[in-house]
Amino acid sequence: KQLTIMNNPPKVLVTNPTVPSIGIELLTEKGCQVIIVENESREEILKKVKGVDAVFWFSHEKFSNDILDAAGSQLKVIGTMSAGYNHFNLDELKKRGIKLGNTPKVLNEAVADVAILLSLAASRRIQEGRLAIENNQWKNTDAQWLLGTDIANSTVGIIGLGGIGQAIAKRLKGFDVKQVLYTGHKEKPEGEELGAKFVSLDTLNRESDFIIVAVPLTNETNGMCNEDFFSKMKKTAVFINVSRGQVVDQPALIDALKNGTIFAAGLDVMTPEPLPSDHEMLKLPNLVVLPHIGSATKNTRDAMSTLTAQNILRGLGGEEMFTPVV
Ligand SMILES: O=C(O)[C@H](O)CO
Repeated sequence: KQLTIMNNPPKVLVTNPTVPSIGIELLTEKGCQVIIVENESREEILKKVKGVDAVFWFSHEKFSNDILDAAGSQLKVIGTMSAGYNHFNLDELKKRGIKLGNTPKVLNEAVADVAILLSLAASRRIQEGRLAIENNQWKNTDAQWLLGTDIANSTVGIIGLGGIGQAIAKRLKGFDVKQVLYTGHKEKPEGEELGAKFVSLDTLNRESDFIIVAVPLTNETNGMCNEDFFSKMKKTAVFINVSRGQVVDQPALIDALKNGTIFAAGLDVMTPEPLPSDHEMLKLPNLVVLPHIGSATKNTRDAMSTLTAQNILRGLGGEEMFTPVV
């Protein structure tokens, strides 16, 4: 259905000045008037959103109703430069007839790389080793010092075999793992192609040497990795999260790491983000933390910016977005 554009040229608000220029240039080339939020403040967004036809969103902040109200009823298109869309209220967007597009697929490889990076870093005790150097505790005459666990011949369990989960499974082939397990709503043909075995969460939990979480944040996955979850893992197992911090009951993970319920963990996502520099998680020797850099490569962020702009242009033109959410 053709959308009625109120403004000519259509106005697009870009909520962050650091968005790669390739997407912004595409919008301008195609005749949009781009308005950029310079300091990312809520006040500036609320002020500048008034009267725009589309919003290009790059922020982990909630996209709340006050932004929709401030924009006005002509706002019909939103592109979020992220694969995750848990910061949107989809029912509200549907009610107001607003289309939302996200950027899945283009970041699968980059995020999968970080999942592997964290798996190796946590199992090989990178954080503990680094701290030992800094504290003059390098025990190079101790043959038992800093012994890690092997990824070769291990069982790796992937929770969520979507695009990112599949890219992780593909990479694992290069590490000579014994077996890849996965769980999710249903068995997937891609699982068979990748040689991954569909199992229940409980089986995955008990049998895996590495557990990698790659699910979107939903009501169902919120707090899924809790005390019960960690208690079922092997004591020697490694836990990795590249999805959203809220999927993990973080105090339960901290306890599991402190008590030796599990061997180690690696997180690209956590609560809150940014993590305060004095947070207790940064003091745990068996935890590797990254500042949510899963999709942070030059090529990936350029691709995300381009896809967001393309979705917005298609939305403004009344066409189906390349990667629509609603
Ligand atoms: O959802 C995503 O795209 C990543 O977490 C980066 O925001």
